Amino acid sequence: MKKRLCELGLTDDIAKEFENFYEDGYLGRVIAEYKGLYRVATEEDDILAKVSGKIINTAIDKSSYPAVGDWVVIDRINRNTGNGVIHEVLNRRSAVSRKVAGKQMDQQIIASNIDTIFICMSANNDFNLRRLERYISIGWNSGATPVILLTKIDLCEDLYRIEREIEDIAIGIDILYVSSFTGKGIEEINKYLIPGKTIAVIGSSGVGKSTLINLLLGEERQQVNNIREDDHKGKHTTTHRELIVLKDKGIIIDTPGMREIQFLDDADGIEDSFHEIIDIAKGCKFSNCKHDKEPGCAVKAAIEAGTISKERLQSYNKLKREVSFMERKVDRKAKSESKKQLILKNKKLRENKKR
Ligand SMILES: Nc1nc2c(ncn2[C@@H]2O[C@H](COP(=O)(O)OP(=O)(O)OP(=O)(O)O)[C@@H](O)[C@H]2O)c(=O)[nH]1
Ligand SMILES: [Zn+2]
Repeated sequence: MKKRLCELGLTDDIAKEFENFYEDGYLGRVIAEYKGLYRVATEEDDILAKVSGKIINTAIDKSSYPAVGDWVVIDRINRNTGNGVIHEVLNRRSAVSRKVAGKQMDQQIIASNIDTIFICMSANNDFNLRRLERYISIGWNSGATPVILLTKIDLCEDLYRIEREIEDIAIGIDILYVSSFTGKGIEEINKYLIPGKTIAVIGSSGVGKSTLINLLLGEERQQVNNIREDDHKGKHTTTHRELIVLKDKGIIIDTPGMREIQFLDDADGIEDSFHEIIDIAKGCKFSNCKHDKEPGCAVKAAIEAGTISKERLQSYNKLKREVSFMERKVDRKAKSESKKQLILKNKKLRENKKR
């Protein structure tokens, strides 16, 4: 088998499937996704590519389009620009997907052909068993093997308690305890970094994913990750690679989608975590009560009566804001709408500054 493709994670199985498409082009792996454009690594080089008309015309939903990690059949159309067309997406051996809010519920593939999923959760105050459970189910559903990475253990005073809690819900899953600050547990992680094997990293914002990935990649990250390339206007832009091949250490997938996955997932989880507030809010005068200055607010009354704490309402509101922010982010229509508002807001800010 070809050397570079093997480094990219090619297996006999995929090579065999590709034999059916031999005449349609080269074999490659999607390493980054931009708006409607994909970066595909092939045996020879990396090619920017669009999808073929056939893929567009036969797409059932978003999941029919290529995603980072996919093996694809790609053909070069223009020798000079090097741009290509993706004709075929080979069967996914595993995939992390999420539901996307839109006109109808749509499936979007965040990353595919993953062997191991590192579920990162920090061992400090952010530790949340229920969220961890949800991540684990994402992990198992993907078809890859989940591994729990408990991060920031230098900040945890009662690791023993957390260990006991996790062991109850994480049956059959390896648990690693790490600190990127002290370097504890990093050696254990290296055991999972195997040439040709693909690892995806998921976890909430701030749990230390970037710090950890940077540590694993060492010097390589800057070199491997940032590539300069020409956009269509001939201007140089620096873009981000989402699938990174490490020397002798396998492949790491670190897509923005992986980072955002938790929010949409938490949308269902808010109700669980704040059920007492939701129960009380049923007594508010207005069904869309924000529990702020509205009259007849049962939640405010409960705070005054001392039934629930002010802090609890604050964290509830914060989480709700985050979720609606993420939902706006994925809903394309709403997205462009908020963008317009953002531009307006910035414009106003600038005008105010001038005064
Ligand atoms: N005490 C401690 N702090 C850490 C550790 N690892 C990361 N941090 C800190 O935690 C904060 C968040 O770390 P990041 O690596 O940016 O977290 P992230 O998960 O990549 O966050 P997003 O990019 O928002 O998804 C930073 O201030 C880090 O310095 C650790 O092992 N111990
Ligand atoms: Zn209210």
